[in-house]
Amino acid sequence: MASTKPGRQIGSVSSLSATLITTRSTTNGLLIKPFKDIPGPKALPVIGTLHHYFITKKYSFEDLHNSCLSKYNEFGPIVREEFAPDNVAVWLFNPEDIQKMYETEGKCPSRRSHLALEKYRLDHPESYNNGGLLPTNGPEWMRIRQAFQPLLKPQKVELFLDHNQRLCNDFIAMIQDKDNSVGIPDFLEELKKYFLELTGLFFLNERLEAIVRDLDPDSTAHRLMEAAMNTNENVLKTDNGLPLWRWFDTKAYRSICEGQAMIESVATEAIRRGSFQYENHFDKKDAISFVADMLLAGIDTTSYTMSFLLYHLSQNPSVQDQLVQNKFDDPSGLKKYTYGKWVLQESLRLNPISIGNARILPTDQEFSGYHVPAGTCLISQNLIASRLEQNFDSPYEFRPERWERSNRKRYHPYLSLPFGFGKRMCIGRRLAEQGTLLLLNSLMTNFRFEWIGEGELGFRTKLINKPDRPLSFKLTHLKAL
Ligand code: HEM
Repeated sequence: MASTKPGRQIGSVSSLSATLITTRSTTNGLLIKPFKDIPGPKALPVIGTLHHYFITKKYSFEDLHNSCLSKYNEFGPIVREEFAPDNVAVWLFNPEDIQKMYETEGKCPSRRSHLALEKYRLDHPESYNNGGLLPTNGPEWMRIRQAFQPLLKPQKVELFLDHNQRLCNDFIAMIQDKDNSVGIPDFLEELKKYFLELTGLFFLNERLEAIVRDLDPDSTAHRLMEAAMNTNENVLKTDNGLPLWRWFDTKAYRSICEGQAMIESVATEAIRRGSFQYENHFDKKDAISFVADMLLAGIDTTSYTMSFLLYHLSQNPSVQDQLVQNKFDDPSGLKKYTYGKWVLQESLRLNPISIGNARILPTDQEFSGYHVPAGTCLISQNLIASRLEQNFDSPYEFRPERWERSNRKRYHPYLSLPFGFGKRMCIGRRLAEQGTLLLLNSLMTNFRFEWIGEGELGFRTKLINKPDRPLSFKLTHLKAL
């Protein structure tokens, strides 16, 4: 089971916390305050705080990070929000509380997300055993996670290095083929092709023919990209708010069903052809949900990450120079690509694809002096915390060097956790890192990136944080400089 330690050894505090709660006092001798006293936006009967999102528009699910920042400014480092009477969340901004969230997550860490996706899959028992990795909790999550984990272990991903480099070469050839004299109107569309091809080749051992100049909108590759994006973008809409989709065929639920039906058909067909080798690992239904999960989670996460990274580079030409100096010719050079790794880490600090991570608290605990009962949904606020002056010096400056071994000690190890942490951290992390870093090296070996888009690149929360405008770059070939 993968579990990367974020910088330093963590000791368990759960027994200590339990004692503290029974004696009702914190380590500094203060009384533990009751759950209901945690500050937060006013909730109304039945609709909770939803009026702030849909009527007063004080908050927005799409502009989630700014909404979270204004809650932090108004209420402080711990905020309680009652979305609906049975849906109470606690937002954690303090790194110590975030650390405690992970330390007390239990044997089978649980999240509350992808609920409509779970419904779709449970409504189709002929194809699925469960809702898949993303929404499933408890022992069934543990069973599938343990079955799938070996397929993504670091040694397995490393064996894919040469194949991955060939995809990078194809991608560079496709970009060179384009008329770059006026720039590329939306580089995100190109990046998605590469990451879809990578996901397809890694898991299905076959090319999806996505890395082509003008991708046919009716091609399987194009339809897969659309299906993944439509599913991802409707997950947040169905997870938050009143769950009308449980009874009615709402527009958002229909999009998820259509997207899933498309992805499922590709997964089922690939399994029928024998492209996905699962033999002793699990049964055919587990295989369908695993392939579907990988196609769903592997494209937008990585291409949005690469989008923000390239944007930061376009704003920091000296970092591009440094990457050229650190370039490698053989993919095995990735191991020593330290500067490239800092660049990725710094980009993910400023622009992680999620505002934070969620856990359902398995036992009563104390956070920031408040009692929080078991069953509460905790949401760590890593994005906001990583942009606060008190946590990172000059937080809005893009400085890869802060991740140099001696510098990183200054930062709390639970502040920037873009892949999550613990038993439930991102299963695709190694593949994502390899795919982005190899592509970064190939792009920097060939091109100089210049931003020609309008204004500054921001993002909207569509479950994951998506660039808020077309990714317009001018690419100049290094040979032409
Ligand atoms: C840069 C790219 C990526 C980032 C930043 C990212 C980030 C994350 C995060 C934050 C989580 C939640 C972790 C937690 O709760 O502790 C997660 C879960 C997950 N990710 Fe990724 N991810 C990326 C790429 C990928 C890729 C390429 C795949 C698959 C091909 C993938 C598959 C998954 C799956 C299936 C889960 C759910 C795991 C579980 O619940 O057991 N991700 N990812």
